[in-house]
Amino acid sequence: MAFIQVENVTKRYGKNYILKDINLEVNKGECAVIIGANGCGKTTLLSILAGSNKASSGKIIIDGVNAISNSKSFDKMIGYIPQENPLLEGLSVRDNLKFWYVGTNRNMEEDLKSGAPAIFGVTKFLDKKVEQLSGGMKKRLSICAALAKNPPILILDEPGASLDIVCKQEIKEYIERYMAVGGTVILASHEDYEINLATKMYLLNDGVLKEVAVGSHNEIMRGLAR
Ligand SMILES: Nc1ncnc2c1ncn2[C@@H]1O[C@H](COP(=O)(O)OP(=O)(O)OP(=O)(O)O)[C@@H](O)[C@H]1O
Repeated sequence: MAFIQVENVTKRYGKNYILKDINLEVNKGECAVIIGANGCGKTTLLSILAGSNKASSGKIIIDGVNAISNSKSFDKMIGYIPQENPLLEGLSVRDNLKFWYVGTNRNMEEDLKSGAPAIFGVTKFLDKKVEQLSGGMKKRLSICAALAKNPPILILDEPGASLDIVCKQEIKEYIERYMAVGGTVILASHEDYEINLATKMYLLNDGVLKEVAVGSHNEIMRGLAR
C-alpha cells in the first residue's frame, strides 16, 4: 500500500458533484502535482486531503490509517498551505509562530536560528503584526506555520501564486530539499516552475482525476483550452 492512498473520494454540494471517485497514490519522497482548469476542484480536493474539508464518501489512508475515521492523523501527518493564509492578522509574527508550535515537539527558538523561519527569512520581522506584512511575507509565514510540527506530508495550494521570483525560488528549493529527505508533497499549480517538481502528475477535469505523464501539462492544458 502507498504511503498516501486515496480511494473513491467524492465531494458533492447538494446534487452537484465536484469530485467523482478520486483515486490517488503517493509514496514517500514523491511530489504529486495536480493540474486542471480554474474551478475544476483542485482546492476542494487538497482541502479534503488535508482534513480541513469533509469528503462526501471514500477513504484517505495515510501510512495505513484511514484518516477520515481517525481525524488526528490529518493533524499529525499533514502540513497544509492553503491559498488563503490561515494566520491571526492582529497578532505579531512571533505570536503566530508560538500558536503553531504549541503541542508540537519542536523547539521554536531553535527553529528561529536554523529551521524554516530562518530559511524563509521570517525572523527578520518577528515583531511586526501580520496585518502589516506583504502578501509574500504572509506566504512565507504560512509555510513556517505549516512546517512547525515537522510534518511528513506537505499539501500546497498554488504556493507561489502572485509572489516574486525570489520567493517562488525559495519555496521550490525548500520543497526539493524536503523531498530529498523523504518528505511527501501534494501540490496544485498552474505554474511551470512548480509543476516541474512533479514525480507524478494528475489532471483534474470535470471532477475526474486521471494520472498523466510527467511533463505533458502544457500540451494537456492547451488541449483543454480549445
Ligand atoms: N462551499 C461550496 N459550496 C458550493 N460549491 C462550492 C463550494 N466550494 C467550492 N465550490 C465549487 O466547487 C468547484 C471547484 O472549486 P475549487 O475552488 O475547488 O476549484 P479550483 O480548481 O481550486 O479553482 P482555481 O484553479 O480557480 O483555484 C467550483 O465550481 C466552486 O464553485
